[in-house]
Amino acid sequence: MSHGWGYGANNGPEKWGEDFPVANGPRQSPINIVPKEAQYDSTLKSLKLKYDPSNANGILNNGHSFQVDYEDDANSSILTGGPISGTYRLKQFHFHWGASNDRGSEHTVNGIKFPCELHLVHWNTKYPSFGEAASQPDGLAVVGVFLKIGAANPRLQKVLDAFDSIMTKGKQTVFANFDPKTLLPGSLDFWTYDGSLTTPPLLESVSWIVLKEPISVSPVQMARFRGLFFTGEGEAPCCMVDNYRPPQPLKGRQVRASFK
Ligand SMILES: O=C1NC(=O)[C@@H](c2ccccc2)S1
Ligand SMILES: [Zn+2]
Repeated sequence: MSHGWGYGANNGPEKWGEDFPVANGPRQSPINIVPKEAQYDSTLKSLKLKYDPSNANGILNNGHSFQVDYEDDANSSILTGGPISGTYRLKQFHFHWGASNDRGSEHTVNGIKFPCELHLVHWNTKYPSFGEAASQPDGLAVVGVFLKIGAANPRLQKVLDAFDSIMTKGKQTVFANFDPKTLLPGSLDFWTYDGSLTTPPLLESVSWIVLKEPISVSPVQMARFRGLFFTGEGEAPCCMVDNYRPPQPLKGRQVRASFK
């Protein structure tokens, strides 16, 4: 790919291996989760998410998705428990979604695609920074949450209301006082496996924690995600849709379940 990576025919997931050979590595993400093949592991601890809403620090259209960034210079918004040991700090959350409601998630369940998937990205505080952690096999932990078409989700409203200020690549605006815990479903039952970033550089540093229970999103709310643009202001507009990597080979990995 002579130009930057993206999700188009010429720079999309099928081409990423040209610049990022780890794309064909042994622990790539996402994957198709087959619940019947996941092994219940009674030693998995319950997930502990403790977030300080005041750590929210802006919302940005990064040209691939949009992300809400968090202050991560203290252990005030952290993930512990689950499959991980130690303390992981929340760095940002973002979403992946489709051009229509039949696709959009990165992980699939029994081959089923959801219209959208939320990722909460955390890094291991045994390393000095996110950048350092991202290159370590136990450096990152991402909590994935499926969004399923249903009733409008009032918890998404504050995020949706910021979209008018971040329509094009590089635009950012203030986004303060938001607790991402409000985006989580009632159950914290999860599947977990060792994987990677789902975008370049595709580093194999992620402990994936995918929640079994989806949260709801309405068709109207999904249409608003699709109103964002991959492209920058003044460029030929390209709608921000289908910003998901398809499932990758499991290559012998075990998927564990925190529930029976
Ligand atoms: O879960 C993931 N989703 C993404 O877009 C990837 C990523 C890449 C860099 C930073 C944060 C996240 S990893
Ligand atoms: Zn993601």
